[in-house]
Amino acid sequence: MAAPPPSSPSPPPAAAAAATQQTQPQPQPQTPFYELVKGNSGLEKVLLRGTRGFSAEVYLYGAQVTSWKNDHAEELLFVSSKAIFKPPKAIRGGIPICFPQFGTHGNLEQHGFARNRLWTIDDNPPPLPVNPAIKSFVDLILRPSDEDLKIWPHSFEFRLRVALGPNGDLSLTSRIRNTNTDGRSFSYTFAYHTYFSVSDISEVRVEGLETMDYLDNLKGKERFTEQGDAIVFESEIDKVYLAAPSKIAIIDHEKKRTFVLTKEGLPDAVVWNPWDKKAKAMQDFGDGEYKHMLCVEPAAVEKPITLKPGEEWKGRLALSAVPSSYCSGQLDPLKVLQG
Ligand SMILES: O=P(O)(O)OC[C@H]1O[C@H](O)[C@H](O)[C@@H](O)[C@@H]1O
Repeated sequence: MAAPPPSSPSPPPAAAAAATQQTQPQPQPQTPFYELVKGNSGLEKVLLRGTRGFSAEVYLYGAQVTSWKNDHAEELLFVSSKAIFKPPKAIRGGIPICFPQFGTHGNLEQHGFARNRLWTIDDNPPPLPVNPAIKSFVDLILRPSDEDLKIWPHSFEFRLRVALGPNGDLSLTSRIRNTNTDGRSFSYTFAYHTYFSVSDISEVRVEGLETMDYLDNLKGKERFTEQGDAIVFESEIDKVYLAAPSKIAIIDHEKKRTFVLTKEGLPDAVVWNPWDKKAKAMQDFGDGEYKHMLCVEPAAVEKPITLKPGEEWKGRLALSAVPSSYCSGQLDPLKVLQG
């Protein structure tokens, strides 16, 4: 797809229209990095189209990625068939952003408010070093409203860039800046609550978290150490792995696909599957859908991040999906994680 270099973002539609009317000869319309369309319930979403048919979708509501497809148009993220696309409910699936609080680690609503606020497109973000091969991306921004300031009394700018790489890799880069003018620092916890689509949860294993310490949310956040081999799934799981490695692999034996998740600035990794009982209790989740999803969520939970006024934090997640022929031990997980 022809596109301008990443340093010159596409003009907003109104500016582009005005330019077309005034100038002679008429400028060639730029191919934007993205397209803005109406999604479910009339909510706006951004379409990112990469080479060879790779694509992604991001709702302005929650700045939530709800689709990431490979070059065979296969959906790689899970979104529930019962997901509700209506504020104030967060969309069930894709990549919700948990900020300024993960889970119940604080006094705010579960997972904070960023996932159920309307973000806007940021057409003039501060420069961010990018791979020049990336032609399809969008920048979104969230600033607190007066109502938000009542529940979390801190001024911030949260910029999110969602980018689709030339090989179909999806990356999310968050930049959070403390813009308090009263000299106060603030602290927050954070997660990219990524829902992966899997063939069958019983066919999946996660490599990279073995021997890690974790807090078990099903046991009052008590601390344990993971034993043995890779993680497999036979019942509900809700664990916060602490100081997890920067690469984690999710191996789907049946699909012969491995997701490789690379994280920066996010020490922890949450692993969640609600299993059958909790699935039934969630109104926006199908009874049997727990079999076809797994959340692995790069996060900063155990040690909140603190920013002084003027300071900025960056947290990045990169996802790739690679074919794997793992059936009975042929794949060396270390090669996936270190290769
Ligand atoms: O239902 P939600 O608020 O979206 O939360 C869904 C899940 O998110 C995380 O993975 C937490 O660790 C779980 O405890 C929680 O149940």
